[in-house]
Amino acid sequence: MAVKGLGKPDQVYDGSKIRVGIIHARWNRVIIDALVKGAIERMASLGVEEKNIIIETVPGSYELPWGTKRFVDRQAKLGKPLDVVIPIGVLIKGSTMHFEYISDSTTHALMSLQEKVDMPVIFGLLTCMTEEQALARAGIDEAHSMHNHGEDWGAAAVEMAVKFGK
Ligand SMILES: O=Nc1c(NC[C@H](O)[C@H](O)[C@H](O)CO)[nH]c(=O)[nH]c1=O
Repeated sequence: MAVKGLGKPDQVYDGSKIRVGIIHARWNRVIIDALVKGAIERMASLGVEEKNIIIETVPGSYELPWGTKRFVDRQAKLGKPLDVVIPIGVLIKGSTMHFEYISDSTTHALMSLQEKVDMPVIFGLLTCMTEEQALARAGIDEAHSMHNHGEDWGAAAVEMAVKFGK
């Protein structure tokens, strides 16, 4: 019996009226693109319209918190406020402590960002010890050993925006 992983949603949420921002880092781009694609496809399957998915990018995961804050503010200033935002980054452990410091600081910053932007900020940061782990969680490893985590993030975004929207 599978124990780990996301349980089934308590209902199917209608995403047809929400606006979603995806802001992604450009490090580890092949993995990023697969995660973004998975999130978009899952949201489309839940009724989110293509015109209501706005995409922005930042250089790396460390820039996600500040970039997300500015992205949300700017969409509001344009008169097209977002209902939820999905920052996406892929951190892969290297030979230094860089990975640990960025993973920890960015995670805390994204968590506390929710109160500042007053909307759900979905946690789309993959923190992997190896490239293989990251490929698997984006659903693009050779063995296709795991599903694409981007799909879970898309589903979480729709549920949080619909269930807890303003
Ligand atoms: O180092 N590895 C990574 C990384 N470093 C860059 C960092 O996020 C930032 O852009 C620069 O330090 C400039 O501020 N950014 C990632 O998204 N993934 C990594 O695996």
